[in-house]
Amino acid sequence: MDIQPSEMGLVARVAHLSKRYGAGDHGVVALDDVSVGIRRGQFTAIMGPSGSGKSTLMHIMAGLDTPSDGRAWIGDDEITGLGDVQLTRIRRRLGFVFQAFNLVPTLDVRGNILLPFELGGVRPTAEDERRIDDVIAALGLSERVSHRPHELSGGQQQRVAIARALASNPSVIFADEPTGALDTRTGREVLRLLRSAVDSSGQSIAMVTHDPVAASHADRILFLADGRIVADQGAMTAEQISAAMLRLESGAAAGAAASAAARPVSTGAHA
Ligand SMILES: Nc1ncnc2c1ncn2[C@@H]1O[C@H](COP(=O)(O)OP(=O)(O)OP(=O)(O)O)[C@@H](O)[C@H]1O
Repeated sequence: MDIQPSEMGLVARVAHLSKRYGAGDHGVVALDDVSVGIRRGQFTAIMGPSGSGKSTLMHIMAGLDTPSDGRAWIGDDEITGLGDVQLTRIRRRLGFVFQAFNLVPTLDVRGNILLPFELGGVRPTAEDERRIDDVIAALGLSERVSHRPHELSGGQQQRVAIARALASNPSVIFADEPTGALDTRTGREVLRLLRSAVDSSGQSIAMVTHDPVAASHADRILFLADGRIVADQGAMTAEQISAAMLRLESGAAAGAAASAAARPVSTGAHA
């Protein structure tokens, strides 16, 4: 019998994943035989040049898109081939933070944070309420619970999106360029909040980013180039990440990120 992803300490996993758009000469290979797992209790950054397949990988991992080939799991549940109803149920176990915040304009802060419960037809338990109050306080939103999104700054709106993602105690949070629409200082605050969710409550996070400073908050960095994972590294400084990205963008894909980081590529870590 196969070893389950959870036994490998993984909250999400893909194996031999490929994604092609279109066919023939006009076809694009967005992902090419990618196998990787997201580890429990870690902050994982997914980096790579524009068009390298980062968003496609994250969207397939999170059940928001389907692969052309290969398999994907959330926890021990294989999501490849599931229908919409089952996928929706599995996605409720996940948290999402997007560049564009994706808040509902007609709901106040508390309403937005409780939205996953509303959509799932689930009444928050006393424990859920306690956790939500703690998250609201920790994210500095206590004074804002009855404000609507248009009454908040971009940084505050992203904090609401993070609070919403944390509210349901998800097995993993998928974040796609969460600081992309924020100024530098506000972006750093958001990254510190994500980091502290990992450090204080063992949250697992997978974050797509272009920003070397954002990726320097991660425990692990996966580098993609041309739809493949070309390096799998532990924590790196922003300078090391910038150097690795420069080398990738200049086309020296395989091993480039590793040599910039002055560490061996740990391909064995791919689960
Ligand atoms: N719906 C689609 N139809 C056709 N091609 C697509 C589609 N979505 C993505 N692609 C192509 O797949 C490749 C990977 O795209 P993806 O968005 O995953 O890259 P990315 O690394 O996230 O890029 P960026 O950093 O610019 O957002 C690109 O060449 C892109 O043009």
